[in-house]
Amino acid sequence: MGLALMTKRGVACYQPKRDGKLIGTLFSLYNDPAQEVLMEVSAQRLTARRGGPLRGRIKPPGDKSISHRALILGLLSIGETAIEGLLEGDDVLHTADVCRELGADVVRTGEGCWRVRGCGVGSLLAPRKTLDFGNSGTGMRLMMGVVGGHGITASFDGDASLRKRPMRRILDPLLLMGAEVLKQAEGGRCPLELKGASEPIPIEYRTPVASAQIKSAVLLAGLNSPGRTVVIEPEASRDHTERMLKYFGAGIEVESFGENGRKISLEGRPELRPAPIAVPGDPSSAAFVLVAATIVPGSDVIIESMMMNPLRTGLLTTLLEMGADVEINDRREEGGEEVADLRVRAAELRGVDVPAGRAPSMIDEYPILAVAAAFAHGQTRMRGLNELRVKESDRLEAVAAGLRAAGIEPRIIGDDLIVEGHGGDVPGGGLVATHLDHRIAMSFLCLGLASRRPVEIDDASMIATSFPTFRPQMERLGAQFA
Ligand SMILES: O=C(O)C1=C[C@@H](OP(=O)(O)O)[C@@H](O)[C@H](O)C1
Ligand SMILES: C=C(OP(=O)(O)O)C(=O)O
Repeated sequence: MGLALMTKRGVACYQPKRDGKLIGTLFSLYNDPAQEVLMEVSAQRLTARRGGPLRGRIKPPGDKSISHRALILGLLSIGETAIEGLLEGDDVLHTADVCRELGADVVRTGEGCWRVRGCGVGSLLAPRKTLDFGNSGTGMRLMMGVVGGHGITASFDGDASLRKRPMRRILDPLLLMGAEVLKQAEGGRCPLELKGASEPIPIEYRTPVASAQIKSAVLLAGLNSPGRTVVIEPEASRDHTERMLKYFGAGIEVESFGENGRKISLEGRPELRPAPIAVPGDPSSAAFVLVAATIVPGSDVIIESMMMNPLRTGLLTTLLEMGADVEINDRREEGGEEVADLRVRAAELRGVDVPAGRAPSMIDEYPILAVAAAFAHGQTRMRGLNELRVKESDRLEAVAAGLRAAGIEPRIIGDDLIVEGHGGDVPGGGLVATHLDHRIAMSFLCLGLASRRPVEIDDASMIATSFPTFRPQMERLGAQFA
């Protein structure tokens, strides 16, 4: 999204860059040559306040994980992949740009409708510029896998949040496959430069944590390997890469491994055949509506076409245990995933103990679950949240600080977050620091819709990474933001 400003010296046309800075071109009134100017933009503060009940229907945006993968598999197929319902959030738009840089023809043909004409496994172009992923861990890590398995060299970078996130977890297996790291920031972080292996060595890799990003990076690198790549995960993480690879014709087998794990085996060098993709509604975005409708008294909302993949529905399971009033209607298949319409009515919640084993199926939903826990009667303990420390922010600390700002006293013991619920009566009233993290921003806006006093967040701009229509869609249900 651009911005044009009339200044004393001319018209400045700005494009967003990283961290609240805009880079722009000044078209001078005085015939000077156009010049690049940098401008600090004040963060977008936003306040949520309690109003009437939330009512109506809402269709969550396309799933972010599937949107990234649809573009990437489009790049790796020969022919045209048609995508409907693509999430047009900043994270995914960065992935689309990177696919273009690696040789794909990527065109938007209508709202959420995109066409990707790919180059095929083994035939990517070397990028001419740094691959910029903005705020997106998924985009960067999956593309590191793609580049790591192709004989091309690429530089990877992102915003201040992404520059703090660990990339060694991706580099480790890629090095085993023959890739080389030419440059890296301290601790294997970006900006980094990676030289991919032109003939990646097939490996068997055990992921050290349940992470779909690590698993996917290894599988995507393995696509161009002359043998069989195997990934073993201790606990099953979201399986969109495996499902989509199969759908595009790759030879891939998934077996259970141990109690909750999986073993995935992929035959290298398949010819991926493009196939049409309909992206289902993102349960991680629907999560905000689900909790807001539960905690705002009198609410009655229908969430349409939410993806019900069991590796993504941990929040729904937990809210039902807490006493949420959610009817699951019209379960059906759309685009290879099960979806359903959810009717959510306001309800009194009770605190629960959330087992660590559930974390992979709701990893991005803990900030909003913590908000639900603040409105519950009794204690909620969320166990095993170590991975929250390496998301867009340290989410464990950011959630605890946000709750404190809103008058709740959480505790962090080891990797567990403990919230003593205030029933329906949460004080609110603070200013919440969002640390370039969209999920922190949306979670505390939802808290402010039901707390006694309004809640202000310091920056709403990052919401555009995953749920660009959050504000207007929530306002249509009756949410009060200013
Ligand atoms: O593969 C994916 O699309 C994602 C995997 C998860 O990360 P991890 O793999 O680090 O758990 C999740 O937090 C992220 O939002 C999306
Ligand atoms: C962790 C998230 O995304 P990513 O890792 O892609 O930045 C998220 O969307 O909550």
